[in-house]
Amino acid sequence: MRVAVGSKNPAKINAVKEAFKEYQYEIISVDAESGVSEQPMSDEETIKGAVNRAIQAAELGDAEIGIGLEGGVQQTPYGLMLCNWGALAAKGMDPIISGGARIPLPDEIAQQLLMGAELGPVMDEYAKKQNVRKNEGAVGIFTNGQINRSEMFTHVMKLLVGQYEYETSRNQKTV
Ligand SMILES: O=P(O)(O)OP(=O)(O)OP(=O)(O)OC[C@H]1O[C@@H](n2cnc3c(O)ncnc32)[C@H](O)[C@@H]1O
Repeated sequence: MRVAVGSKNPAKINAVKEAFKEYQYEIISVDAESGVSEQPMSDEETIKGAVNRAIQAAELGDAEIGIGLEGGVQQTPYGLMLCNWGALAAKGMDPIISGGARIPLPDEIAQQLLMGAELGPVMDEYAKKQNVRKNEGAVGIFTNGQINRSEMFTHVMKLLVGQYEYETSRNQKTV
């Protein structure tokens, strides 16, 4: 069985490997398009990006399972929240989705995003580091390293794999 991840970002690929480690699946990564803006600005847009990537990853990778992981932000009365969503696309079932932990972004970061900047470069500038998005992520920086981006996506992945297992075992029982 092959699982195709719709991203070349190591923080995402490692999370997929971790979530499928009990399985003998081949994990490959392909460049899949999210079909949404570079910086998704709502849960809805971020979910759409994750689902698009999952479906396209399965096609491009000729895989039984496609995975899409997407980062974005969502405005709330408590500030601009970091949001992350995942999708799992498998033949014969609707895409499965799951959401990740969320934290509010500091005002100085939120302001830049609301003016059209992308979180990736904004975080590199803020943290004086390169490729924060491929390493600890904004979640890692703002939680003092307690939860890094890969751990956050591993949680999202476990929620996806668990729902997939539940669905497939339920279908087997009803056949
Ligand atoms: O290579 P891909 O898979 O596209 O990964 P990405 O990190 O560049 O892209 P996402 O679609 O997941 O995220 C959308 C934008 O938000 C940025 N972003 C999202 N979460 C982030 C985080 O935790 N830390 C830093 N940047 C983040 C990211 O760099 C993009 O500019």
